[in-house]
Amino acid sequence: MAVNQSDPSSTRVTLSQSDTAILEALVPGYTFISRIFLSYLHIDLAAYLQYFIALALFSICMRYVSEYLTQFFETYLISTAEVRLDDEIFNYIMYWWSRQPHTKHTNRFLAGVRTNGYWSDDEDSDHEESDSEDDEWEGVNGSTTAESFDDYWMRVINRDKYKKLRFTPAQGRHYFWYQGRLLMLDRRYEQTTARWVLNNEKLYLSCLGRDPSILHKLLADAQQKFVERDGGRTIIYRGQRGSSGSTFSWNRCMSRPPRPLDTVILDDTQKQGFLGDIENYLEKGTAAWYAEHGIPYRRGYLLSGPPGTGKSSLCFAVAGKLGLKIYLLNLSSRALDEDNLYSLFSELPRRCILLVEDVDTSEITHSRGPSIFPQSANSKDDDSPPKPGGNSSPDDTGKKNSKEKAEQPGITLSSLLNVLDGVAASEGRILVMTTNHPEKLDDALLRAGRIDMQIEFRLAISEDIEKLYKSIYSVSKEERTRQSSRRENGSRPPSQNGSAKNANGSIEKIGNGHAEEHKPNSVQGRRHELQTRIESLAKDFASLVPSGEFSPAEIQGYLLKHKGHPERAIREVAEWVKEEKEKKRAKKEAEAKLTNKNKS
Ligand SMILES: Nc1ncnc2c1ncn2[C@@H]1O[C@H](COP(=O)(O)OP(=O)(O)OP(=O)(O)O)[C@@H](O)[C@H]1O
Repeated sequence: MAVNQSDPSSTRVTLSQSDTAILEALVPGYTFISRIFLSYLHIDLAAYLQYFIALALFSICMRYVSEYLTQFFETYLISTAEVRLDDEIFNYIMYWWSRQPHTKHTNRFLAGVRTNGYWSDDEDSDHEESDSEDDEWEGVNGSTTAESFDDYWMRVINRDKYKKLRFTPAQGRHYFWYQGRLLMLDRRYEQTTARWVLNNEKLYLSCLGRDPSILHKLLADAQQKFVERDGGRTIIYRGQRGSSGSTFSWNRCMSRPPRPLDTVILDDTQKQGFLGDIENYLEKGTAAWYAEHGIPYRRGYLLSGPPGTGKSSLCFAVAGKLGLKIYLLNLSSRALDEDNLYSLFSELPRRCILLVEDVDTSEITHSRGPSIFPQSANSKDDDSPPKPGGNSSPDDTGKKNSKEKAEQPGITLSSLLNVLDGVAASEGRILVMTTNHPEKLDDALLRAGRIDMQIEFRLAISEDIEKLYKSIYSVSKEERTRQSSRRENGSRPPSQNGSAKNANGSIEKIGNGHAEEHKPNSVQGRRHELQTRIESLAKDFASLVPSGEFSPAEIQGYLLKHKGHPERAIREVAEWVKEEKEKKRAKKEAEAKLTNKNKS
């Protein structure tokens, strides 16, 4: 670089070729820009070069200093909690946030109407809504309100047109006060290249100071509010691919009101045996007892039987009674591999029901032919040493055979057996598997220690049919309570078009006990009369349906078609039985034909 001394008014700087080349490399287009400045504005950029360089160096230094200071500040003067989307705590915070008064004044928010939002608030409002619907209108029997079906339906449809608007904090930083402290919530979307990852979000909760106790308090508060909202409902989780895309995690998918155990119609010994066994397993001191005796603290059940006989219902009812969460696992998922299976099992809470429905639909659980050992009730423990002479246990056979399938995507029987009761298997969980075809299952999967109790469900026998009839037409305790509180409040008019006795004394229309007259002094007597009548009708009904031919689900389906009409259900049942038998016979014939065709 050289200064042109001949022109004192403008200190002309002449750059050497190499200087210009360096500048061009550092600031692409420099030569072109400097020429434009010189020609049109008569400004020689080279004269100001030293100032530009100083400014650039200063800004670089400032950037480093500010980064360093920010890092220092964040490390030593700020406490931060990081929350990932696939963790349930994310839902807690979103739920908590949506309930805070200050969020109403937030000027940056994410608005949405998703009905199955990841933060699950929808469930909450949904059951609030359905409860209020029930209170206002008592169903097709129309016995407790004068509102017609058309009016009711119009109201519901109009309301459903307006999906509830949901507001969550927008991406970026949000400052708010909590218990007198200024906190910050930072919502960030992380970039990812994986196509299947839709929302890779994280939340950062921060407070000033190195003491994070205020964050702990907030998180505990959010959790409490979220859990309180669930009340006595049964929560169901599903093992699904997480937000990061590759790994599986448990995602809360729904919550349902608990199903009363007595609504599941099953042999009492079996029902109580199942419940009693689980209660015994969960009892205080049982875990310690297992540990003292060197037995892994796990329990497994197999519920088997034809479709629609109540296997899932029993599991759901027991979960509701004991307040256990249900974790649903689909073994047939092709995306589920061994690592994911391990991580799902390791994430199971200590007390929960792991439900694997229709376990026979996954090929890996199928029997691999006869074992080389006779099957004994008390098969060997996992810890038992290998047999001399290369003998292998049925488990080993299962494991070896499954290795042959190792090249297939998904999991193998071997990995399933290992997570169920291998060395690294989780403790405390209750495994419930359901199947329509227990005979298809591999012996290794069913051996004692993996499956401790097997319950066989049956098609409905006369006794069950009678109970099913009564359960549809009798007045439940809850309903009686609701009706009497309504009467006490005097909020509902007496039935206009509901049930009544006809001239010959039979009950024309009964649905969920709406056949009562709403006169306080006759309520008890009428209720008793109705109950006696239903019991006698139930016997008649049971005598008309062949025992052991229909599943409870089929009978329930038929009775629901005649909801509110117990006598009509009896009148038309013979016809229904005939039709159903015919359908079953035709189906069997078609299946037999297909089998013969395949054989030939
Ligand atoms: N034993 C039963 N007692 C009361 N209700 C029953 C019974 N069996 C079936 N149902 C009713 O039938 C429907 C289906 O029942 P559920 O799903 O429990 O049957 P499942 O045996 O698990 O069937 P699948 O083998 O097809 O999964 C439910 O609505 C349930 O209320």
